[in-house]
Amino acid sequence: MASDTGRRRLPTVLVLDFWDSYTRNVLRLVHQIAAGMHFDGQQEWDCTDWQDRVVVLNVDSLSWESFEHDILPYIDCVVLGPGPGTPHRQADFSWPTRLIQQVGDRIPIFGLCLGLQGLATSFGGTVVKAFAPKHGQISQIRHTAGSQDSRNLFTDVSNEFDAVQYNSLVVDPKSLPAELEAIAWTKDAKGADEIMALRHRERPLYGVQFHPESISSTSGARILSNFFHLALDFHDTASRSRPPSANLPTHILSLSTACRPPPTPSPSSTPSLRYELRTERIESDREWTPQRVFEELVKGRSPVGEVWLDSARPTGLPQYAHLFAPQATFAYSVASHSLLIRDAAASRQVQLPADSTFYTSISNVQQAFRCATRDSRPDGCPPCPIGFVGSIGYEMKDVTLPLSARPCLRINEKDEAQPEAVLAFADRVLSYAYDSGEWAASGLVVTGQLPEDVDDLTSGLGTEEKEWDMWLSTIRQTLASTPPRTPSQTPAPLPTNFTPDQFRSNYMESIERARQSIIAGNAYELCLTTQFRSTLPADSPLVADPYPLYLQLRATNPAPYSAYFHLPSSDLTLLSSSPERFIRIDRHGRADMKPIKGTVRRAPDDPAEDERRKQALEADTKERAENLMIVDLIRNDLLASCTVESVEVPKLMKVETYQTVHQLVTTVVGQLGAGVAPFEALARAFPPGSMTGAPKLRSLQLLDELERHVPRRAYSGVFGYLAVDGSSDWSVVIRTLVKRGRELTLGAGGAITHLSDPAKEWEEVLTKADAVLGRAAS
Ligand SMILES: C=C(O[C@@H]1C=C(C(=O)O)C=C[C@H]1O)C(=O)O
Ligand SMILES: NC(=O)CC[C@H](N)C(=O)O
Repeated sequence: MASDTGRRRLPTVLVLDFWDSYTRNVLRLVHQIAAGMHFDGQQEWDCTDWQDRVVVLNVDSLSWESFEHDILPYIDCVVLGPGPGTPHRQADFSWPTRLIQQVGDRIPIFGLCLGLQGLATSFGGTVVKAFAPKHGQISQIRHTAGSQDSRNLFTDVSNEFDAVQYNSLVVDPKSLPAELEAIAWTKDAKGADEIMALRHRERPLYGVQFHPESISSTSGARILSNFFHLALDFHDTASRSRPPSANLPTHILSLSTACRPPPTPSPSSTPSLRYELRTERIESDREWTPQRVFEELVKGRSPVGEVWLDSARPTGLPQYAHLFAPQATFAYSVASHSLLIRDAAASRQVQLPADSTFYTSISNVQQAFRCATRDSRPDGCPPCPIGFVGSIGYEMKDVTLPLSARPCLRINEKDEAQPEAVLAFADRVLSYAYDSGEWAASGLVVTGQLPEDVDDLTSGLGTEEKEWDMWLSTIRQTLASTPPRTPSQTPAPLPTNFTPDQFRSNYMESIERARQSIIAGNAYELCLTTQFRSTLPADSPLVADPYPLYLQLRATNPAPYSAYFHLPSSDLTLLSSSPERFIRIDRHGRADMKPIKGTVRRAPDDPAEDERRKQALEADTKERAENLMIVDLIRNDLLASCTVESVEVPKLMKVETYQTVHQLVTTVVGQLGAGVAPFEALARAFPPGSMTGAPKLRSLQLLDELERHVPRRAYSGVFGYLAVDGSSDWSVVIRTLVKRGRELTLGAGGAITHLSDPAKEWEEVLTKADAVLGRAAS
């Protein structure tokens, strides 16, 4: 089976995903193998077309019969992925028991975590609760390879190596069937051995209890490479003249849940240019602050609304303030699958076609704009949110992960008056660069004739030449003048009478239930949340104009994603002081995500104590485990949209300091694959993993119960922009007041693991709520 180079051709591999949030990370190991990274840069495989030799499929996308007939003939081996639950439960492990029992003598299988447990149960072994769950923890693994002459799963892996575990359950050693042999172990907390790897004594079946694909595991690529060798050794022995297998056929590759190159390049037609993106520098006296300009030129100017994407912390991210009065709003309701589009003059309801989603529809509009727009802005000009800006609520998970929706809610009970996503369209934006103090005006100017059959969703968008000129001259005049003497508007104190949906004792009970779910193996981490609510007095001027509340918030809790999003026509206001980036994608498809996990309150009056808390956070095992679980999940999410080789973690768990809290932050980057639109990438990663826990789908289902079916709405979703030029920047909606009518809500929560101390978790919720409400440490 060696190729001309003398190296073996990489086997064809099926990676089966059990709705886990780590499965696609196996592709990173294959990439490391392909790049020779695991062996001092020496290439030991012929990895030509390796991307056409590996496919990731979800277990529920296949039946046993379709697997046996349509897939099995083409593959050399199977990686059985990790997953929530237990292989004793058919709903969790599904048909792969048959795979192991019926064809395990013909096809090499490598089980990861749940996959290893499934190997054991398929031969009559028992999976039980571990002495203590280990999630996101690094364990020292010992193995037996040294005592064996022939190739083994651990050949060339040092005997004690570090690997990450995400399991609550283990194979009971007493139940280990005679066919299976334990080949690696770690110690549990009381010093007893736990089985960390197994192999079948005769068949080509192997498994590991740890996660070789985790960013913090060592030797992962080496172990997978060893399995590939073992798989080919098996086939070589079974059939000496077996030729190298062909690449996987397109009909299998096209089912992959990982990002793949598009099958055929899309035809390049020359679109007719109907719009122009323009940016003009505006000379100005430096006394014009974003607040002043907002109040003078944006606030109260349009019945549709007013938006201020603020960077209330100039040294943070992003470093621009953007101000605009939206031209129109797009409110999407899951129940009616329609968009309510409003502009200053009218509103209309657009039913979306059954074969499209909110995400594909908005994405298509963005792509259509991009094709029809001449970008005449100078090179290197800052990103500007000309396009869609708004809030995609947490319940939009029902669209991206339909299995997370409660069936009864899908049809009847959704509140149509509260759309799940609300986007404003910005056709003209004023931007302020904090570092240079410069102002710029940008616009989407209509330069060509719109065709008669103009798409319903784009009609009326963009600025006519005349309007653009008038707007520019108003801005120029205003910014050339001295700002008014009258003081800017003043902050109003935030209400103090917020009531939590769950009080301390109920919340602590929910935490305990979350811990029990984790201990039972159903999740690794759950981001449990609750909401605090306050009702403004009917006669309060803040009901119609909550702007003074925002001024207070930006003063007490400035944050990189601070924003004021006020859409009176849609009865929605977001007052955000979010520190967390969900995803930013530039015009060239470079994406970065910055999940936060790990939060401690600062000690504002005691610098030494403040520093101590910062260092304690960086070193805290529990917080690092929480962060790691989300980092691995985010890598997996990005691999749905990005090329395998591009997904990297340039910064792992660095402390960032905000006004009231220290946070542990990681950066994960990637490059969108050809043909993946930015909004599609957002959808594939939605909802943000830092607000769900892992594995994502199972967490969503469990959290719905734990949070008593109370919708999170805007909280836990994302807020940001999708510009017509394809650039976008979205924050996670946390530390954000959401106003509808007279009601203000504030969500807060935190990641629960089996190590959680309920009292401390409740304190963390209060820390986060207090960060917004400006309350001193309690
Ligand atoms: C749930 C919240 O925050 C999330 C949870 C964090 C944590 O567990 O440390 C940190 C940031 C967010 O991802 C919140 O602020 O309400
Ligand atoms: N990561 C996994 O596959 C976990 C397997 C199983 N759900 C456990 O908790 O042990």
